[in-house]
Amino acid sequence: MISGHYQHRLGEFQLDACFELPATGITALFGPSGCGKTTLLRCIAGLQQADYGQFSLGGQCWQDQNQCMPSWQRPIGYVFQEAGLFPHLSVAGNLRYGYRRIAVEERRITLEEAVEATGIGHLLARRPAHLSGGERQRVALARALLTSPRMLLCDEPLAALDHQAKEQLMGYLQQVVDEFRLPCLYVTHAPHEVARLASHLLLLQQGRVLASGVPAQLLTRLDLPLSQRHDAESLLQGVVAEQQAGFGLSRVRCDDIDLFLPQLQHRNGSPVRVQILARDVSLTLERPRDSSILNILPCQIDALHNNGQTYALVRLNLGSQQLLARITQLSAWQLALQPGQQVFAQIKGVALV
Ligand SMILES: Nc1ncnc2c1ncn2[C@@H]1O[C@H](COP(=O)(O)OP(=O)(O)OP(=O)(O)O)[C@@H](O)[C@H]1O
Repeated sequence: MISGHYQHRLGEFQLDACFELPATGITALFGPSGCGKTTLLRCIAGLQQADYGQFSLGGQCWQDQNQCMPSWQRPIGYVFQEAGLFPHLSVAGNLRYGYRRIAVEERRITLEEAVEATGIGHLLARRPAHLSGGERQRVALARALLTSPRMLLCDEPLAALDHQAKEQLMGYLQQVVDEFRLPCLYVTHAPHEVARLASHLLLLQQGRVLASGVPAQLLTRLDLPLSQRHDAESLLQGVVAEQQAGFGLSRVRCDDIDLFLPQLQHRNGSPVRVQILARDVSLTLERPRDSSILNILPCQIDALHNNGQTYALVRLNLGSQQLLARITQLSAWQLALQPGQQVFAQIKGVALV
């Protein structure tokens, strides 16, 4: 378990964040610009001296009223938006620079393991100026691993990268977290990164923790600002059940419901996470016939939220999972939608994350 509480005033801004997080997987720190994500990360790293601070990881106290471990002693690997590599050293030189500073008996991840896990073996002789942005971030990740950390802190590590490099780095980060069993706190603005990476979500607002929990549950909570966004989404857990190569489709089983997706590379039986935008879900009272939409799912209305403007949000029970639909208020009124009612969700777009 990771637990902490930080209070700190910066000008007009007051951080007062108290949290308990799992000490495994990736926890996304998510919230609007200026809500205190970076400040909280800096407090945890010991880079910001908080007015009040308490932090422990796996029962080991880093900071409380009586003690405060200096930042250089905290076993963390930090990956920032910019890689911050030494320009005059090769990639290998950059990696060795930090590695040598870790006492031999404290080294838990070898140079070879870090290079392998981040796929940078072919880049070792190059200078940072001769790397792409994504490659530089992979070197920064390897360098962070070589400090043999107990936890990774990532502050928008993908912000400066293009789409392809983002996808690639997310793959490496997930692999590193799994392989070395490193908990990771990951600051992001991007819902797609939350959907793709996070096993836990800490929502911040104006310096405070608004909610903490499993992403699939928080994303569909109608009382949280996530569901009010234009890109509100649901995440479903499924298993690849069948490849329909002739049609270029894969069938994914979510509880006892089938979803069809553009053909996946995954083997049958692989667990997958499926992302569905609320605005891509429409509702009907009868099962539509002769529709071109492939994914038409029977569900039950769990809750409705009407914000008094154009759209209504409808949370649907789909087996043990939940799906969000954003429809117009007029449609909700015309169909007389009520909690408990059986409806059919027509899903226009389904993406794998
Ligand atoms: N040195 C400072 N003096 C005064 N206010 C500061 C200082 N540093 C940060 N702040 C304020 O503290 C608040 C939190 O900043 P922080 O960078 O932690 O937010 P954030 O959620 O990471 O934002 P973003 O997503 O835009 O990076 C902001 O309102 C910011 O203006």
